[in-house]
Amino acid sequence: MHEVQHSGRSEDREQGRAAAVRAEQGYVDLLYARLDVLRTRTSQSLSEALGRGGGGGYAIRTEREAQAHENGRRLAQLNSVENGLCFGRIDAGDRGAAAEIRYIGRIGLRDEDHETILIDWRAPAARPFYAASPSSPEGLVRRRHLHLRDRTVVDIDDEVFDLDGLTEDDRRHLVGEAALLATLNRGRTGRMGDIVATIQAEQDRVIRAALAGALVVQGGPGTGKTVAALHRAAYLLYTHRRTLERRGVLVVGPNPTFLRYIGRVLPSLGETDVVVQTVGQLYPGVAAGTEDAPEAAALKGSARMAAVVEAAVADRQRVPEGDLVVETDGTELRVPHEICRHLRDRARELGLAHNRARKLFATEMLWELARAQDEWLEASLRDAEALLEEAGQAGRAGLSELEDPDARLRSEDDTAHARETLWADPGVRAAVDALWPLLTPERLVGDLLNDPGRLAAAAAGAERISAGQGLADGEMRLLSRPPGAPWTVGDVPLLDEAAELLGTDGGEEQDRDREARQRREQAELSAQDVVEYLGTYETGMMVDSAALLADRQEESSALTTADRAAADRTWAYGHVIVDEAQELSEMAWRTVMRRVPAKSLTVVGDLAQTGSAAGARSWQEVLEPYVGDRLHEERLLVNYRTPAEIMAVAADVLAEIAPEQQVPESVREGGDAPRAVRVDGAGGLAERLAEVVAAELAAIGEGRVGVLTPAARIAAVAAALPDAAAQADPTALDSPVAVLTPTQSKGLEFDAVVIVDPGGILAASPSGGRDLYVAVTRATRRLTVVHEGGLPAMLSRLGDGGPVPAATVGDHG
Ligand SMILES: Nc1ncnc2c1ncn2[C@@H]1O[C@H](COP(=O)(O)OP(=O)(O)OP(=O)(O)O)[C@@H](O)[C@H]1O
Repeated sequence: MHEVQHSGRSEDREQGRAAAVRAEQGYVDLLYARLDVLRTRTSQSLSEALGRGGGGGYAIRTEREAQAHENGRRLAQLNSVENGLCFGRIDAGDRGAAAEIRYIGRIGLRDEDHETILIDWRAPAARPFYAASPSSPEGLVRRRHLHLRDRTVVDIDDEVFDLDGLTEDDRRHLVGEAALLATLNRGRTGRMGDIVATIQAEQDRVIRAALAGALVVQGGPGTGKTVAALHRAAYLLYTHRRTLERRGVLVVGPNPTFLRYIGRVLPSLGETDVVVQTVGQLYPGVAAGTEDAPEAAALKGSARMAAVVEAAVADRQRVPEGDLVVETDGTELRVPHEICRHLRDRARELGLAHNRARKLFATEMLWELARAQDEWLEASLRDAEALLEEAGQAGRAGLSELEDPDARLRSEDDTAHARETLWADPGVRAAVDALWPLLTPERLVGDLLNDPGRLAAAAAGAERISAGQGLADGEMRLLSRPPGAPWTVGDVPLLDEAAELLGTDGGEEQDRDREARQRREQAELSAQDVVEYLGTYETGMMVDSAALLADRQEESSALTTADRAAADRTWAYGHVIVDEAQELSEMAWRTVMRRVPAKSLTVVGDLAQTGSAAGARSWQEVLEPYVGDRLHEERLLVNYRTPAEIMAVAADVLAEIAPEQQVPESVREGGDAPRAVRVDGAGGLAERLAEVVAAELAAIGEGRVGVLTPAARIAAVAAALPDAAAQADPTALDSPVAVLTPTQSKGLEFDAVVIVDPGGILAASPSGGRDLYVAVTRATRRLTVVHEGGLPAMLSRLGDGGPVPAATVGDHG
């Protein structure tokens, strides 16, 4: 694409620009006026729906709730588009004919006559705005970007594909300034923004790819994988709203800080009904934040653990050493060992989940116990008869049945009743539980990891299920942990695996209570959202509090799809997006894939950034078992984050750690030269670091500094920077300076990055080189490496303590 320079005097040019801006302002005013009208109307409809109270029959109430829900959603959407409502215009048409002008914005708008006045960026008609290029202009003569501050047009930006297609007047009014670069040069706020105005053609292909199958987006750092994936979610919800509103969309990200970083993008696009979770949150009711040590994480993430969990379940389905002997009412009931084995095998053969199969096992075992009781009773009665006979009192009423030696003493009903009585006996229940207990996933996995005996039994069982799936002694030690230890991220897929194998025993009161509690919590949360957005545009409706609204929602179960999906482990999403997907272990993939039976997925990541020992080395290898050949890969090759000078340093690191991977080409260059600062002696680091960070803050003005250092040095570095946010807490990004490990910084970006102790990062784990690559590529403007002793060889481009000249990307020298 080329930018058009003005001919003529600069005065003319300014006048032309001013006239064009005025003309666009007129149109933009019309759009906002329309938006205001729609807001008022929607707000009134919502007031009416909520104000009508809870009366009426079920159908009326349900309809009213649905209306309120729809109006609420629409109002939230109308409110979310206030900033930058319209950002583009395309002029299409054949040479000579008048151009057809379309305006592109965050939502679609029609006027009172139902004429389209603004096209939603996701609509097919908006596509040329993103896809047009000089070699393939898609019928456009011009693409115009509109820059708005609040409701005022402050600038416009033109790219012309067919100069001859413009009128003389239009040509005089052309203005050129790269919209993209203007956006990229802005200081960072700690929260990712949307890019609807500047989506690039290669990203547009990703965003608008078909819903079915698995789309893999492989791209180097800063190529817009995350931002494109989020826009894709918004696009899919717009294009396939009927399916996806019902089934929901799940976005999986690496950690809570990252989720907070990206948390504003979808709401700013008017989409609030998407579930966004880390792997540690995928199992409802457990919020795992702690990571295992790398070796344990690798083992827990390995697919071998599926066999271990399976064997752990099988190990809870037992046969007694000898006969089963149960004491009840002073009587000893006995079920022979062989029968116990037979009952267990039969229950297993059903192929049901453990807790369901338990019902059958328990029922049959009670029959056996009741039979044993019958036999004991009969024996007792016969003994009594013999005694009576001896005493010459045979034929007494009530014992006449004994005249037929084969007659049953007790009817079927008696036996059924006996089973109930037996089941009520704690001794009997304990005996059944010991052989086939009702288990929760938490108990199964907890017992497995806390109890070396159980772990050894499961390991042996896994080896029997499939040779090579067992665990060596050292591996068992890696997995063992004290009772009461918090759940780790690596435990979550184990819990999910266990839940799959255990199932529920159906109709448990506990389940119902838990569900009701979760529903209530979710209702309150979503009601809070409603109250928040009504805060701005409320029109005098009666909303006392989130609790009141929650009551209403709960009553009508008008929970959003996202609320219900997030609370339900067995929910089948319509589409799942996995970000930083290279970090997911085999076990985590099993969990994710259970959430999306239709296997409609967007998987974004960068194999060169894999830090986790359990993570991916090849997309084919990871995904093929689930999606077969329904796998489509797109590559993003342009880096929108990191300037060329810093990417040259990253390229050196990449050449060492993953020479087969391509360095993305930076869209920007000419930034500040990256530098190394050497510190010496005790106390040197603390003193110099504070200076370095202060200098970086001064250099970037408004913006964020990320100080990235190995885990072992976090405390010392934080002590040297008392004003910095130094926890991997999601709010760390609100602070001008955040101290993080490279792993915690994955997916994030900062105006200035200060890497402290690069040698320590390299030495901290087997994937230290990849972590250093991640750290270097977090910078949008400036990079400083603070080191003691020599610089690692792969950073030698930085010299040893002084600023270095800029170099071109791809030069690995
Ligand atoms: N078309 C675009 N217009 C404006 N900004 C963009 C565009 N594409 C990407 N960016 C910006 O570039 C930066 C990097 O994008 P993003 O975080 O999505 O990259 P990524 O590929 O996920 O990176 P990483 O692998 O390092 O996590 C973000 O600030 C994003 O907003």
